[in-house]
Amino acid sequence: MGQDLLAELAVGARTSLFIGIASAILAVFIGGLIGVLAGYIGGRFETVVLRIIDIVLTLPFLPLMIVVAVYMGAGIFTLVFVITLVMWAGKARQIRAQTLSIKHTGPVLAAKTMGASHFYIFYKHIIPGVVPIFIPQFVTGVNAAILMESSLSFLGMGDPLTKSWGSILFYANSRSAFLTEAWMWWIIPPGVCIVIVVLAFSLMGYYLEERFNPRLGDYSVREKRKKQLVKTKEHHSSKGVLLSVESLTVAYPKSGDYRSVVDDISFAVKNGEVLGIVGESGSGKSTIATAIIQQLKRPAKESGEIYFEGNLVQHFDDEGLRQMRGKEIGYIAQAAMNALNPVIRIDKQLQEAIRAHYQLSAKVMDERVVEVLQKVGLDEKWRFAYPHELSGGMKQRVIIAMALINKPKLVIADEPTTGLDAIVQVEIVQLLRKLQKELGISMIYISHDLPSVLSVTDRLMIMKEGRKVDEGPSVELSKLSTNPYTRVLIDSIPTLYPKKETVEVSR
Ligand SMILES: Nc1ncnc2c1ncn2[C@@H]1O[C@H](COP(=O)(O)OP(=O)(O)OP(=O)(O)O)[C@@H](O)[C@H]1O
Repeated sequence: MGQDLLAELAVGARTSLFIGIASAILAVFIGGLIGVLAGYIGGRFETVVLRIIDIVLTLPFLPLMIVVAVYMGAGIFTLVFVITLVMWAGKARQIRAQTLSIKHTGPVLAAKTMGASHFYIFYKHIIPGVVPIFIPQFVTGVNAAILMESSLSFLGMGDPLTKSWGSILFYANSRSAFLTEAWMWWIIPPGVCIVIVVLAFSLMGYYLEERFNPRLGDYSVREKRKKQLVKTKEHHSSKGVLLSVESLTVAYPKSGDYRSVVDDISFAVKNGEVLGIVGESGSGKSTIATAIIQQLKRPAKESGEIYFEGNLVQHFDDEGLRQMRGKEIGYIAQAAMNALNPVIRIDKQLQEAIRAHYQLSAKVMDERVVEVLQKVGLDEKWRFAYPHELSGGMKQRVIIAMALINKPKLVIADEPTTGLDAIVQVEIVQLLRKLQKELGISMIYISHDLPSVLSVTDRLMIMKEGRKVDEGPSVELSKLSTNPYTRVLIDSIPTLYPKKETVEVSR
């Protein structure tokens, strides 16, 4: 008795696609709901959910199916049930990760700071951010479910009364089609159908994943960003602004809540300008510096916008940030001289800073090391020394050389004279000013010591308890400011620091 294999193939398509689509919808819905709730609520609930996900992901698929099929009876709905049971956990994990990344973005932080309800945050921020990745999750889910269905049906665990591509293969196998000429008509067509559909869903899934999953580089968002960057660039470049910080707020957890350590700070640094940031210890100066280079420590929450050369740094990917740090922006961290590696020669450490961004020959790198050491007032012979052979002032000069070696456009110097004696402090301050002028770079000079800052900077921003309390051109501010806090700082100026531009750099 003959069999209409083409009709079986067509009916089989309906069953395979139904199982694939139904299982994917259920898995994405259940996984999505659990993932979003775990990511948003966090705490113990998230820990418990993550442990359950781990357990589910380690469940052996085939033995599970056999047990469930024996218990429920083989059939389409058993297949949908088992495939959903296996798939939801992976979806939940990915959607939780996406929820977490949205939960810590500026807009959500700002909404929380404004006292927005959980419903509002969910509805306005979390759901619109998460839903786009449901689409690729669904497509890749259909793909996986069709493969699972085919495998299970081929092993005889599908519905005996319904034809699917997998069950066609099962019957072909049980009637020895692999050993006769029947394989051409009985095995190849359903096999090719499975391959084509799985391949098509895979390709569609990859495309949609790239398009909608921000972690892989969102197409549309990237386009929007490009437009936004161009617009911002035009906006700032016309004013010669290199760095622009707008409404920056940084908060850290404290007593079960988040407390702002930098509160709604805005400022700009123009090309070739030196901005001083002054404030007592703990006023948030270093936090601003680390926010600019996007190296705030977890669990800091940041909101506001930071533009470097008109580009929003919060939108830079890892490579963009890496390029910015050390190449576009040189950073002299607090007490950085103590971070020099004691067992590596100075030249090697400087070359490492070059190698992070450029591929140059050993000879060219050595030339650059010599050049930069001369710039910072160190004889070239010191490049063969180890850090312990240098004095504090010399080590700090090496640190400045390291910040300058890739010719950055902006240098952030965070308390660059910490730990040095008073005379060396003056030398370092004057050296920084001289180099800044010579190289035409911009600089942010951070200090709690107003006198040292006055001699270096064009403009000053005074901070207190995370807020900006005063700002203006250094000379005017020092003479004319009526702000009581600024006046206290001005009145404490000793005479050690000479007036601007009157001291030669001693070497
Ligand atoms: N990782 C962190 N976790 C929690 N709080 C932090 C963290 N880093 C900084 N803070 C807090 O943020 C506030 C600002 O710190 P920041 O280092 O920016 O101040 P600063 O003005 O640079 O002080 P200093 O001159 O002493 O370095 C401080 O109250 C500090 O305790």
